[in-house]
Amino acid sequence: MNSHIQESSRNRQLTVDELRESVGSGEIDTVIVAITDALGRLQGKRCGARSFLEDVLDHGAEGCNYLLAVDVEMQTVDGYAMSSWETGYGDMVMLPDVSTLRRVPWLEGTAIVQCDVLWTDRTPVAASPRQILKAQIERLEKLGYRAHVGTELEFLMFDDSYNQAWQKNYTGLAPSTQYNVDYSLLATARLEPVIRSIRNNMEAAGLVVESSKGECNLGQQEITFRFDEALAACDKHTFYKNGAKEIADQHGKSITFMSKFNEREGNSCHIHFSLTDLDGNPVLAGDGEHGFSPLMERFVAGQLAALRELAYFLAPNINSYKRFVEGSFAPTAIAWGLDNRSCALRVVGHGRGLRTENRVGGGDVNPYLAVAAMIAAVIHGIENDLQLPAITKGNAYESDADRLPTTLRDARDLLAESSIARKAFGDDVVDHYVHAANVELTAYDSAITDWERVRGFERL
Ligand SMILES: NC(=O)CC[C@H](N)C(=O)O
Repeated sequence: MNSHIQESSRNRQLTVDELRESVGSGEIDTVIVAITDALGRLQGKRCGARSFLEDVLDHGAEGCNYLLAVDVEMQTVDGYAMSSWETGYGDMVMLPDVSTLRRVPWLEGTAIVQCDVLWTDRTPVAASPRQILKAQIERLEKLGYRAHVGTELEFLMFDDSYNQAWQKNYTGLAPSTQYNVDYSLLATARLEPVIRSIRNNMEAAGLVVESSKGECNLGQQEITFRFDEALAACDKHTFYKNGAKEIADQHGKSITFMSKFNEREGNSCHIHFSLTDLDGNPVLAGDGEHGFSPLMERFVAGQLAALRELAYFLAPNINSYKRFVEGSFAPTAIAWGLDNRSCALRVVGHGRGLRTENRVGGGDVNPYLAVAAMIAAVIHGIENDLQLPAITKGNAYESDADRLPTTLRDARDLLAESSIARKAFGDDVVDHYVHAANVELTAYDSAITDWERVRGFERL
């Protein structure tokens, strides 16, 4: 059943031959060549379809190497080894991975392909999130396992357009629903023109939509897709996230995936994670306690053991840490439990479906980096034969388990000193992302916020 659905999903994608045909008939005239940047954004360019087929498909397209070394404002940033004024901000190659070729149904005449990021001599650019994930997948495959992932993004929807929201400085926006809409069919029916359009456009692009549902915050929604192999799941995540914003924009609405927009519930990106052997056979279920195999024990143990050190990759922004509030369904404790939503790691399913749900990531997560970190953690658990920590039954918010870091600064320090990260990713990758954290911290430290004005303007 699963493989049947995955097959039909692939069939709805585009093969190169189908692209050629569609370009020949004039149905497609534009191919977007996209990479995922350090912040998890799809970036790239639009190619004329003929030029894509004749040149870019095999040779790649060039993009400035600052694409992996800018901040959210696209500012050139000093201090990155891979990209600087000293080295002249030269090019990288965005090389299409044709397994990601698909139509962009909400844009006329347009297809998209996601790319690996290589240097002009075709060696991988170490800091490229897709290359980082591929390296961890390769390490895991050497141990005989394949990673399967499902990411679940939440977002808030507003009746203001993105342009209006920008002009209002993101204050006084009108949420698209007015009360807690968790599982509400009535209130979410109001959002269906946009949500259905997102679901159907994603389905037409080859993703398999599982469901959409209301969530707790005003205008909050979650659309989920069928799990996939790790790399494909992350490709689809970035395609969907970018696409959902574009479709909302076409409807005059805005949506945000930021971790914590206001003091109500944040936007999570729960990441479901399981392993099979290289033939697709399940390896996590077994005869042990809780129906676990010995590997499942190491799988859980490794993820918990590395969670503090690698938290940056699940929570990469200042705002990510505002989500970790007790009793908010976002985790604070580095604990695991069976179907226990108060833990960072919730074990769900059984038999073939046995998996962990990592609840740490927010909607701002870069999925390639998060999943790469989760795979590195599992490898750490396997290689060091880690023992399963005690299960948490009951409220993990009140347990004495270790806590997640509560600030980006702490997570940055933990990453910088992480032997697990340096062994798994290499110093160049760790140093790159520690620097990215520093850039964000410096920008934040020099900003004067609304909160300070309200506290201080008159009363202090
Ligand atoms: N569905 C849920 O469990 C809610 C998750 C919650 N919105 C969070 O930010 O973590």
